[in-house]
Amino acid sequence: MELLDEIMLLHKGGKLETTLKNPIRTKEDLSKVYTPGVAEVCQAIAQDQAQAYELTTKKNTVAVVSDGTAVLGLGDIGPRAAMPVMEGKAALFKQFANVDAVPICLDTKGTEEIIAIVKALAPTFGGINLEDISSPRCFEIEKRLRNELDIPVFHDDQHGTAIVVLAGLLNALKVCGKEIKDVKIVVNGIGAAGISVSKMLLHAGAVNLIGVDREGALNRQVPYSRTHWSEYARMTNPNLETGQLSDVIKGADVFIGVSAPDVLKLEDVLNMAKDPIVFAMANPTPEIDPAIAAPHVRVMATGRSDYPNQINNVLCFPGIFRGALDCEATDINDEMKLAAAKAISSVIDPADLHETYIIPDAFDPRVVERIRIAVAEAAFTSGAARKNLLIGANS
Ligand SMILES: NC(=O)c1ccc[n+]([C@@H]2O[C@H](COP(=O)([O-])OP(=O)(O)OC[C@H]3O[C@@H](n4cnc5c(N)ncnc54)[C@H](O)[C@@H]3O)[C@@H](O)[C@H]2O)c1
Ligand SMILES: O=C(O)C[C@H](O)C(=O)O
Ligand SMILES: [Mg+2]
Repeated sequence: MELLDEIMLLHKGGKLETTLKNPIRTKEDLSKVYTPGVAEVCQAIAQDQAQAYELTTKKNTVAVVSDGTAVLGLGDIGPRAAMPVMEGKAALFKQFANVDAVPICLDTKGTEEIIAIVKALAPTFGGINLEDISSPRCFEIEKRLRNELDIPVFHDDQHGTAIVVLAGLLNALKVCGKEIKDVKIVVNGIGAAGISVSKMLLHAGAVNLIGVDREGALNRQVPYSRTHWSEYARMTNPNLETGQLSDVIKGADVFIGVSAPDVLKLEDVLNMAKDPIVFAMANPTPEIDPAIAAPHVRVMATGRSDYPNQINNVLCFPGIFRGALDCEATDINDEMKLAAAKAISSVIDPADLHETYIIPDAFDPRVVERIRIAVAEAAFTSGAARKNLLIGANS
C-alpha cells in the first residue's frame, strides 16, 4: 500500500516539465529569443532547411508516439491511460542519453490517420519512436513512415526488443556453451515484438525457431487470414511442429515470451532441454514467475528491473536514438540495429559472463556510449548518416 502511494505521488502532475536553456529576464532577452530577433533565425531556416538541425530543438528531440492499443501487456487501454508509459519513455530518453523526448498519445486507431499525423509532426523532430501500437497495424504504420520521412522512425516494441533479446541471447548461449544455429527456440506471442525478435534471431543464424500464439504453433501448412502470420510461418518452424505451447516447448533450449502473464507452466520448463534459457518478457507480469522458474533453468531473464537480467528495450532506445541524432541519420536500418545488439552484448567482458549477468544494467554508462558509436558508424558506412560523427565531417 505504501509503495503504491509512493508511485502515485511520483506521478502527480506527470513526470516531465519544460525547462529553458537561457533565462528570459529582460526586455532585451525577450527581443532576442522572441520577436523581433527570432525572425532572422526563421529566415535562415527558410533559406536552408538543413539549418533546422542547428537552430532548433529538432537536433536533439524525439517524439514518442502511441495510440494506446498495446500498452505494456495491458492491452488496448486507450491514449490517456498510455500517457504514464510514454512520459516514462521520455524520462528514460533524457536520463540515459540526454535526448529530449515528447510523449504524444493519439486518439485514433486509424492506420492512415496515424501516418498522416506523424508525417505532419515530423518537421519538429529528429526522430520518431513509435510505442505500444498493436500489431498488425504497427507494421504498415512503421513501414510507410520509414519510406515517407527523412528522419529515423523506429517501432521500439519491435526493434528495440529484438536488439536487446539478441544481445542477451548471444551472451546466455555462451554461458550454456550452445550455439544459436543448433538450438531450438520457441517464441510465444507473435505480435509486434515476437515477429521482430524472430526475424532478428533468424538473421543472426537461428534455424529451428517456432512461433506460438493463442491458437498454437504457427505452421506454413495452415492458411492464416493475417498475412503477416503466413509470411512468418514460411520463415519458421522447419520441422512443421504442431500443437500448443506445452507441446512445442518439449526439448526447446530457449523460451522467449512476449505475450501475456503466466502462460508458461513449471511443467513446460521441466520439459525443456538441458540448461534451458527462459526470457519471460511480458510486462508488467512475465509469462512465468521467475521465483518459480529460476531454480529449474540455467538462465532466467524478465523485462522487469526488480530481477537480475532485465531484457528490456530501455537498454536500446536511448542509445540507438543518441547515435542516430548525433549523425543526423535519415533512418535506423538493419545494419544499425545489428550494430546496436553487438554493442550491448559487448559491454559484458566474457570473463564476467554469468547466469545472472548476461545483459548489462540499464544504468551502466558504457551501454549508451557503445551503442551511440556503433550505430553512428554503421549509419555512416550504410549511407544513412548526414554527418560522420567520428570525424565530424558531412557525408
Ligand atoms: N521486455 C521488453 O522490452 C518488451 C518489449 C516489447 C514488448 N514486451 C511485452 O511483450 C508483450 C507483447 O507486446 P507487443 O507489443 O508485441 O504486443 P502485440 O499486441 O503486438 O502482440 C501480442 C501478441 O501476443 C499474443 N498473445 C496474447 N496472449 C497470448 C497467449 N496466452 N499465448 C500466446 N500468445 C498470446 C497476441 O495474440 C499477440 O499476437 C507485452 O506484454 C509487452 O509488455 C516486452
Ligand atoms: O515499456 C517497457 O518496459 C518495455 C516495452 O516497451 C513494453 O511495451 O513492455
Ligand atoms: Mg512498449
